[in-house]
Amino acid sequence: MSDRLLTPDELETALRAIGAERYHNLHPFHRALHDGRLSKAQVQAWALNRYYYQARIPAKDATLLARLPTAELRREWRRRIEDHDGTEPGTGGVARWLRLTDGLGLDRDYVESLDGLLPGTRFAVDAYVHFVGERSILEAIASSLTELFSPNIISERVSGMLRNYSFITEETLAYFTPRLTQAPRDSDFALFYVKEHARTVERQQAVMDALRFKCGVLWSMLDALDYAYVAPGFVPPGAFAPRAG
Ligand SMILES: O=C(O)c1cc(C(=O)O)c2c(n1)C(=O)C(=O)c1cc(C(=O)O)[nH]c1-2
Repeated sequence: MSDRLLTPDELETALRAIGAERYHNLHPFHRALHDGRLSKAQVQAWALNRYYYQARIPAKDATLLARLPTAELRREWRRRIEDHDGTEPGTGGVARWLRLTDGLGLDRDYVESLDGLLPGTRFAVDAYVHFVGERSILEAIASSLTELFSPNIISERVSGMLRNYSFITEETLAYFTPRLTQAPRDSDFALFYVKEHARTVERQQAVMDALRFKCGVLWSMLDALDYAYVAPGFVPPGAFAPRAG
């Protein structure tokens, strides 16, 4: 690891290298999801667990919003909450995610109850929300930078899933379409902020560690799914069991 001060552009290059090495597009569960190697029940397990991530993202952003020092920053950040929660009932990313779980045949009350969640999903997502509440604002903003890499994985996921699963339609995957414009807008801002504010070696290292941490959150969510629903296939007691869902 470099311990000299990087220029802002070198910092960006280093951050992109972290994504190239650690982003969850490289996880075997993701490859299997895109390549059509999962059963419908395994895709249901993915959507049900990922619901918790989607549902907690606005809480994560609200936690950060409350800590931001200027109206300008808060205006920028509050848009994220509107993107996820919508501006009226039935709109926004979380509601669109529920249309995906509906389309997969999962009961909405069951999904929203979180009863079927894997413990690993809960711990990973909660760790992200806590990180954003407890670390510096710079680290909290940097932890959102995985979104620099999400448009690629989203395009790959949507085309792969449409091609490979008869039970998936464009409508089921409608969650992802707005993300293709929202994620670059959000990550451009976060990247600009981080490049402006990480001007010491320590701050640059903290920013890189925050991105590594976040890659670990996403990775461990897929580890939990893989262990429970692919191999060895030990579903934790009480978690979504394909026939009970
Ligand atoms: O589909 C994906 O692979 C993916 C990845 C990420 C990410 O990299 O954190 C996000 C999302 N989707 C997403 O839909 C989303 O709303 C989102 C918010 C955030 C964040 O950290 O604030 N990441 C992501």
